[in-house]
Amino acid sequence: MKLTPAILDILGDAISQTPPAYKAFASFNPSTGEVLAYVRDMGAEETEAAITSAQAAMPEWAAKTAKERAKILEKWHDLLMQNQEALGLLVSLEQGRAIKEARGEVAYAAGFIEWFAEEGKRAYGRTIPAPVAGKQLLTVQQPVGVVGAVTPWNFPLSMITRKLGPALAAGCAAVLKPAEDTPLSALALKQLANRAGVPEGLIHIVTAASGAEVGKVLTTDPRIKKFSFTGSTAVGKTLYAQCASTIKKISLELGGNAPVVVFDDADLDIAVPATALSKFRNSGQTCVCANRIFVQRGIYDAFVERLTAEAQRLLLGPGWEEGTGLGPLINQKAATKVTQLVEEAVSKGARVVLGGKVDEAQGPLYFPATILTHVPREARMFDEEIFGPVAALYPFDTEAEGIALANDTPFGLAAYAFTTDIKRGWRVSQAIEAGMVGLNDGVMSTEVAPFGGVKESGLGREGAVEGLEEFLETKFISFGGLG
Ligand SMILES: NC(=O)c1ccc[n+]([C@@H]2O[C@H](COP(=O)([O-])OP(=O)(O)OC[C@H]3O[C@@H](n4cnc5c(N)ncnc54)[C@H](O)[C@@H]3O)[C@@H](O)[C@H]2O)c1
Ligand SMILES: O=C[C@H](O)CS(=O)(=O)O
Repeated sequence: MKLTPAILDILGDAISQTPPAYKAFASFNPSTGEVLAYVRDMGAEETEAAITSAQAAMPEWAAKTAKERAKILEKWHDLLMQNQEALGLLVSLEQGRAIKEARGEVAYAAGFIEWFAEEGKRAYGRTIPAPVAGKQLLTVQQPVGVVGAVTPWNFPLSMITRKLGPALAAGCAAVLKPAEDTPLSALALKQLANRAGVPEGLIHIVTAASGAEVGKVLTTDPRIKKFSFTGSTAVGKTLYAQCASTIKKISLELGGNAPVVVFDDADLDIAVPATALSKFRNSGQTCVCANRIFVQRGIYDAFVERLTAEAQRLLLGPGWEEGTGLGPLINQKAATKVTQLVEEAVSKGARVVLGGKVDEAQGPLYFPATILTHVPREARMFDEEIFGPVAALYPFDTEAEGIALANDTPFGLAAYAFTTDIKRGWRVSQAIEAGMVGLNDGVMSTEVAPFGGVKESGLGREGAVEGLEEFLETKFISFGGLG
């Protein structure tokens, strides 16, 4: 399956379909292993030039009114939705996502642009009653400056617009390095942004086969005033430290280890499909996927049976085929990690109820929906993100035990609880250590609500009102001599 004419029309000269003369790397189709296209392999020099260009472009953009910026962002949103089929297929080809989900990724990404086009008009300051006569006190909101950003492969459009939407709405310019697995999706976003009227030079997509060199510039160049990262906690810690030398404003959207706590009194007609959706969405490759599923003992067997039936309905196949429910994992490193986690859990007593190993007949990246029971606490997958379609189930007895198990992790991004007892629901949602709690809900993500984690899952929030604040600085003005 190749890039279609509609996709090539969007990408234009940002890519090459044959090995180019310039330094380049390939983007692969995980469903087939084929090369999709080649993109520039950039480094420190290109990144520094991009920052120079962004810094030059920002003043004119910041001088526009929020309403003028909103008009251009609204046009960008419209172009994304008008190209939803082509962009959805591109995401499916480049990231392996099941096509029906990939179309949703386009709409999710466009939603951030639409939301922040509006929010940019609400960057309110305020006046403050002065404590002494002859003064007026007020605050104004100003764009933080040139933004540096680094994003992951698993949501190749929305993790970018979740940053560029508020950055541009606030009046900033940006230099962004996408993941090496999904550079085409990032370039397509920029191409359409420029067609919508975002000035050349305001957004730079710096594609690179390895992130370290580009990341070092984005985290240490003093001209970058805000650094925003989405990715693993391990890399986030490295970048956080690198930002210290210039005291950059920073946002970190990092790894998760989401618990699901299903109580005896749960409505299984809600809990089972919601857990399946959370677990198997994007083939289990989301930061908010159910990673540890705790089921109260009284319903454990019934829950295992019903979740297994849900998982069996997920057809494993190439992302672009309409019937596909589970696409391939992103690359061999991912498939090897998931395989090792399952084998290690089984070696410690876990039982495979469904799936459990790569479907070699389809290819090395095709990992089927997998259900594991009797997973021991000491299994690696209790403490590590599985990042694959593997449901690990653990029984528990009391509410206190369920909460303690849920919180037994240094991560705190998403968590889920299922109960029909409203008081229990409120108690548990307050006690669980996470930035986001789904109460009888398996998919929370929306541009209108704040997304982010606590503990080692990150700093700051994206989306919602909070998302714009990450790209603004509050200036306090004390107006004296008015007596
Ligand atoms: N919290 C969230 O909103 C969120 C969203 C999506 C993914 N994630 C997390 O991201 C991880 C999966 O994505 P991934 O595999 O792309 O993560 P990753 O951390 O390996 O890579 C993320 C990005 O960082 C770059 N990178 C890697 N090493 C770098 C370095 N030394 N300097 C600069 N850049 C570097 C990569 O090239 C990529 O662009 C998971 O842990 C997942 O939970 C979190
Ligand atoms: O993987 C991380 C994404 O943020 C998942 S979500 O679609 O935003 O929930």
